[in-house]
Amino acid sequence: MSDIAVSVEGVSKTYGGEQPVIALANVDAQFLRGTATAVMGPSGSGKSTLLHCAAGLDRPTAGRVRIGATDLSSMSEKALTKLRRNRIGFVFQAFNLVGALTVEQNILLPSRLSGNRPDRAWLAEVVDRVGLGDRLGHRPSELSGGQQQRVAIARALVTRPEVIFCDEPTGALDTQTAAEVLSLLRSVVDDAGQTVIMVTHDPVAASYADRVMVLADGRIVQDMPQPGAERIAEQLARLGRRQPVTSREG
Ligand SMILES: Nc1ncnc2c1ncn2[C@@H]1O[C@H](COP(=O)(O)OP(=O)(O)OP(=O)(O)O)[C@@H](O)[C@H]1O
Repeated sequence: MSDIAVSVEGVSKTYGGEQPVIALANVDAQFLRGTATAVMGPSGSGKSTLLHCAAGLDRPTAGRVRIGATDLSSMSEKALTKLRRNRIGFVFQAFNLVGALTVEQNILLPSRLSGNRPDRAWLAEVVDRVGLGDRLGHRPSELSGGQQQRVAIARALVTRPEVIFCDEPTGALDTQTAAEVLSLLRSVVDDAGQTVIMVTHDPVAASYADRVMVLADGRIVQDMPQPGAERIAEQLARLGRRQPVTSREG
């Protein structure tokens, strides 16, 4: 198996309409297995678009995305759905849990949808890892925000995905709870060798990653290995100051 979990090659995304918006402009990025990458940048810089294209939720206008050796460009919608179910995990800011289901049923939902028998031993390990052993029969509304996000992480892990894509995973959490969720994601990378790609606005959240990629106007403008939160904040502030000039040039 190659060391590259996700490869984005010359990816552009233009949203149509009378005044087309170039959300991504010829982006090249490779994400190594067993690493966490934070994707940052000002609002509208293309972070979610990059995440959605890399995860096969959206199709690029040009270029190619590969998950492992699999090229997504020529896949049918049905095949893409199957690939997302079997090989990719998602964690969103809004948790996206099903309120009528228990914690255990929520965690097992992706396996049920793929028609796979749940692997009980692996479920027990995942539940143990996220610290939810005594909450399996509860409904999401009976849990705190941090606990709900841990359910979402367990749900993402249970199918043993190759990559976990996170969109603002700590956006709805207080600082302490966010730190717990980020430590959990970190341990998923360090202990289980998973690959995490996370969009975040928060320099502290990004400092948990091995690498911070910064987008501006649909392009990667910074690619920093293990910067601390201070350096990240500094670079973002610099970008904020530079922005009016960039858009004039663009
Ligand atoms: N469905 C769409 N139709 C038209 N334009 C879109 C669509 N989705 C995104 N865009 C535009 O593409 C650009 C990139 O959007 P994207 O959501 O990827 O940015 P972002 O960096 O994730 O922003 P934020 O931090 O605010 O979530 C923006 O200019 C946005 O307005």
